[in-house]
Amino acid sequence: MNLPDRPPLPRGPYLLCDDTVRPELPLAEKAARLLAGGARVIQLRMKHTPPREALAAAREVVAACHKAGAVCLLNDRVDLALLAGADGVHVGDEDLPPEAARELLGPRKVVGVTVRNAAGARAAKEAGADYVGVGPVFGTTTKQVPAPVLGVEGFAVVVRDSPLPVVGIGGVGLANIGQVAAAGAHGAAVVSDALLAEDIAERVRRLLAAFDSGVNGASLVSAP
Ligand SMILES: Cc1ncc(COP(=O)(O)OP(=O)(O)O)c(N)n1
Ligand SMILES: Cc1nc(C(=O)O)sc1CCOP(=O)(O)O
Ligand SMILES: [Mg+2]
Repeated sequence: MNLPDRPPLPRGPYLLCDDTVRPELPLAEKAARLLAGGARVIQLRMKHTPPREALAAAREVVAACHKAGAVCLLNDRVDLALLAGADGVHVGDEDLPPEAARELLGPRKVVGVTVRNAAGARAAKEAGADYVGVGPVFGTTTKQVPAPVLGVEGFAVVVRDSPLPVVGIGGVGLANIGQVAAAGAHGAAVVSDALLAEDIAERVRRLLAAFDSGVNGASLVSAP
């Protein structure tokens, strides 16, 4: 994963600090609780936050992540990533194309791309991406996803055939993150299972442990 010029994306749980879940909690507070639990990767996902508030939040969350030694990526917003000094962005079909994100960010930032299959992952690599987000692995109500649920077996095939590290997303939580890890995923993105927990920090600690124990699980898919 650690390509020339690019910061490595730590393997393991990939926590989303999201303004669509528990909107009553400030984003900086959500980030603080995720980091207190040991989060090593945070993606700041702001779908409803007005631009000036979003810029202030991005700067605050990036600073908190870097103080904690965590990687901070911005969802969608290359402009905010640049202004806030984030480590990179994650873009999907409704966002700037990955080539444009790479052009603006340069070689020293992380670019993640949403894909649905191995062909998409090959295209993302060609476009200069560092990793791909693949989902939905399981059912989710956090977002209306225009793609079928892969299931862990279908997800494992994409992991096997992807030329880039894969972060699984969609319905991932304590009950199944070990399966995502056992499928060979580089990361497992979690939104609601962490942010809706009574004790967010404790939930993150448990997610980290569950991912690590799943890493040693038997591979779900034989070599091609
Ligand atoms: C790790 C990861 N994977 C996929 C997504 C989805 O991104 P996108 O397709 O751009 O959809 P929105 O998140 O913008 O609604 C993601 N955010 N993170
Ligand atoms: C933001 C997002 N993108 C997805 C995709 O499949 O592209 S699923 C998703 C939401 C994931 O939330 P939760 O962890 O609460 O299921
Ligand atoms: Mg997007």
